[in-house]
Amino acid sequence: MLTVLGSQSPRRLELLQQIIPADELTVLPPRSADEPGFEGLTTVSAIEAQLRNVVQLKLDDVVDQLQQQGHLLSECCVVCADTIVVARGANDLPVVLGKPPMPHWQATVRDWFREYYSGRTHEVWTGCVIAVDEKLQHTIVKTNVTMCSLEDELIDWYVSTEEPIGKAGGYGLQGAAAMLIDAVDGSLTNVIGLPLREIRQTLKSLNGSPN
Ligand SMILES: Cc1cn([C@H]2C[C@H](O)[C@@H](COP(=O)(O)OP(=O)(O)OP(=O)(O)O)O2)c(=O)[nH]c1=O
Repeated sequence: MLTVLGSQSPRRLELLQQIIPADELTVLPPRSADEPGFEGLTTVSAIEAQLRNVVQLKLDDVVDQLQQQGHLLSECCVVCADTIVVARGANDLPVVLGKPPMPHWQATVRDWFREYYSGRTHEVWTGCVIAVDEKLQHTIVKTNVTMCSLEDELIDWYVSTEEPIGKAGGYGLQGAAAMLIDAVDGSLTNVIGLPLREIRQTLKSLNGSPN
C-alpha cells in the first residue's frame, strides 16, 4: 500500500522514512496554508478540538487532491499532522504557540523564551490523523519539555541562528535548541513533528502497514 504524507515538513518526511520504505512513500502537502488559529482558546479541551479540526482539514485537502489525480483511496494510506506548543500563561491558563509570525519573528521568539520557556516546563502536542480506505484514526500525543534557565545573551544567540523560523513554538529540539533543554518527558519524535511509535501502532491497527 502507498503511504501518502500530507505535509510540507521535511522533518516529518525524515521521521516517516524511518518506518516506511522509500518506494512505498510519497509526499502530497495540503494546498492551503490557511489554518484555523487557536486565539482565545483557554481550555485544554477547546485546544484539543481545534487541533483535531486543523488536522482533519489537512486530510480533507490531501484526499481531495488524490481523488482529482485519479488515485483509488482504497490503495492509499494518508498521514497528516500538526504540531503546537502549549505553554502556561497568566493564571496557569494554557497558551498555544504556533510558528513565529513573519516577518518580525525575532521579538516574538525572544518573548516566548523569556516568558514561557526559561526554567519552565511546557508541552508539545502533535495531532495526527491516519486514513486507510474508509477507516480513520485521530490521535494527539503530548510531550513535556523542560528548558534550563536562559540568560538574555543565550536567547539572543539562539535567535541569531534563525532556527526558530517555521517551527512550532519557535525552536527545534533536533537542532541547536537541544543545548537549551534540561529534560524531555515522553516521545522525542512527537516534538519534532510526528510521534513515530504511535503512528506505527495506528498503521498496524488499521492494516495500513508497516509490517
Ligand atoms: C517544537 C518543534 C517543532 N518543529 C517543527 C515540526 C513542524 O514542521 C513544525 C510545526 O509546524 P506544522 O504547522 O505542524 O507543520 P508544517 O507547516 O511544517 O507542515 P504541514 O502543515 O505541511 O504538515 O515545527 C521541529 O522541527 N522541532 C521542534 O522541536
